[in-house]
Amino acid sequence: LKLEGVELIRIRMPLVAPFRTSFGTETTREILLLRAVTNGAEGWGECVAMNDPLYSSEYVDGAADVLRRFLVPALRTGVPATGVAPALARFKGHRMAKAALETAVLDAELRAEGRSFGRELGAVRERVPSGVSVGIMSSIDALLDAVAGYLAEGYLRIKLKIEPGWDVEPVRAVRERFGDAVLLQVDANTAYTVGDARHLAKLDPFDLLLIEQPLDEEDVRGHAALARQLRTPVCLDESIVSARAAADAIAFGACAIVNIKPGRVGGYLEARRVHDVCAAHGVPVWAGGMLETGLGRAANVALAALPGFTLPGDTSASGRYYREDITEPFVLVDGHLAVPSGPGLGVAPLPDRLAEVTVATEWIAA
Ligand SMILES: CSCC[C@@H](NC(=O)CCC(=O)O)C(=O)O
Ligand SMILES: [Mg+2]
Repeated sequence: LKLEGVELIRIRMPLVAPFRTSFGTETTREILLLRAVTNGAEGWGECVAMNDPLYSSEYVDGAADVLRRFLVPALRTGVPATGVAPALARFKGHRMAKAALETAVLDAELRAEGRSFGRELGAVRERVPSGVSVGIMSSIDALLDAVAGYLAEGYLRIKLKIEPGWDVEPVRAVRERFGDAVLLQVDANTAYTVGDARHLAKLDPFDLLLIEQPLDEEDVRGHAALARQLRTPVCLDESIVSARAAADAIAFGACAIVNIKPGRVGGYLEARRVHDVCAAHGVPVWAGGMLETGLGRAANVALAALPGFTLPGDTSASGRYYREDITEPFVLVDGHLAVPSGPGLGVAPLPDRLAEVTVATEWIAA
């Protein structure tokens, strides 16, 4: 396939409710979509970078700039999807921008060949169990109401955002209200230090599936030390930026479980390599989320259907975040989402809906 160019489409999607984490509160997602135009088909990619560099170093304006000046021009010679990462390797970092571009090229290639993302990645299931991520709330009562609502919708696993001052009590309250059978885990988004080990050990009695990224993303040694002091399994998110990082973290005993986010690791092909490394070490993985629209959601659901994804992921229904998605919405059925089976991502933006949320577009010739 010859890449003719990429259209950058910036959209603005208000969230159905503020989503608060240890690093800030999201009320509206500004998202960069990529539409790759090739001589065969067009393909879609979604950049998961947030507006501000708070989850990682990437942010929307930076992703647009690196795509415009470096990444799209680097594909001028025309490469297959498997050649995108090698062609971009000389540019350091910018994994979320690279992931969006690789995804758009891969989607175009698969649509042209009539093959689905799931089939390409090695999906073994036709539906995946859905978990839900619950933000930090203004009160324990508000939290319990939110969790009750999600359980009523059928979500099979609850993840609570935590931070110092909002951790043991919310977990205790959810356990006391909803019982021991509910699959429950927490995500600190790097908010603690290894000196908090004794405090975090107070979570051990609540039989959590895992504690996600308690420490700084670069503190592999600290996570290994913490893991030796907790009964709750340590899961890493921000730290795992590649298959190599996964192998290192596992070798150092820094994690027992891995959250896989294709944008964080540079694309779905690298995400499969992270899955393969974890599977080789018997480390369970699950699909993380970055509040994607139906485009990124479709790809994440396909990835979550790989054999090593043995824990429910943050693959929620579209309605968890958006009143109206830009694609046909993903809807929970018996706590699961169906893996799209059409060519490529299997979904595409609905033109009228996309136009409603588009705030800027820019054509970049390859
Ligand atoms: C704005 S917070 C995004 C990162 C966060 N993502 C979630 O909590 C899940 C979001 C989702 O359901 O897409 C994480 O660290 O895992
Ligand atoms: Mg996380």
